[in-house]
Amino acid sequence: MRNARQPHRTQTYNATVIVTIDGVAASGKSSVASGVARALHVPYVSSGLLYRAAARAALNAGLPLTDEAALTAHLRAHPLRLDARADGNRAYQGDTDLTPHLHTDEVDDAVSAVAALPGVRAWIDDHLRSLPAPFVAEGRDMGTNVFPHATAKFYLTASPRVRAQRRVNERDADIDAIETALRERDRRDARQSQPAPDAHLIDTGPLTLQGVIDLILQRVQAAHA
Ligand SMILES: Nc1ncnc2c1ncn2[C@@H]1O[C@H](COP(=O)(O)OP(=O)(O)OP(=O)(O)O)[C@@H](O)[C@H]1O
Ligand SMILES: Nc1ccn([C@@H]2O[C@H](COP(=O)(O)O)[C@@H](O)[C@H]2O)c(=O)n1
Repeated sequence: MRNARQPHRTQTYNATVIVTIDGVAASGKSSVASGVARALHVPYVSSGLLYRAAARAALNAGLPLTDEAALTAHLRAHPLRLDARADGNRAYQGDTDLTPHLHTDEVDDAVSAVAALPGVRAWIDDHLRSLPAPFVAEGRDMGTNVFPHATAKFYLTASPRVRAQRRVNERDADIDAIETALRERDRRDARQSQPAPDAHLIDTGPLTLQGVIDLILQRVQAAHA
């Protein structure tokens, strides 16, 4: 058992520790998960990057985004691979690094349709569960479906307007268009985006990025006290 006076940064986490951070689009999952993972000296796993890679692969192959049989066959024949590190994730298909092409409006528009396919979700879930713990996993259903026995679970929220304000600096689009797109993605993702009953809900609107990270680290430490 950890000495309660030992700060988290020297804490060594056993191989079973998984922290999940779920939330809606642009709620801060990737930035928060990366900061928490760095502080805990463990990798962070971006499930969203795998779904984006699946959508990119479908677009590249010219496959219909709703053709589950074709998409799952394509993933089996040309598997994706997530390289999960504390400083960031990269998604590969074979030797091709898809990462630079995954945060685009085209992928944003395509990914929810691909993510709605049970066969694609099952393929990605299997890949995620094959990754060696400990890690911080972020997405929509990490704490509900993929890692229901996670050590600590968090669910991030913020208003669509706040999330659009945060995203406007990253995309060449006006804030109203970004907010509309976020609301639409929230609607399309609703099925897999419900918080786990045992997740800590965090409204990130009033908090800085570091404030959210610190709050999560305090709660992870408490779970190990
Ligand atoms: N609490 C916060 N306060 C201010 N800015 C934040 C906060 N959390 C995240 N951000 C910023 O908001 C932007 C979106 O964050 P991030 O990309 O981590 O969200 P996300 O939930 O992973 O998005 P997506 O679901 O689209 O992948 C980033 O520029 C990030 O630095
Ligand atoms: N666990 C997850 C993660 C993501 N998705 C789908 O992927 C899209 C992109 O995710 P980001 O975290 O990069 O925004 C997201 O909009 C979902 O459609 C998912 O279904 N489950």
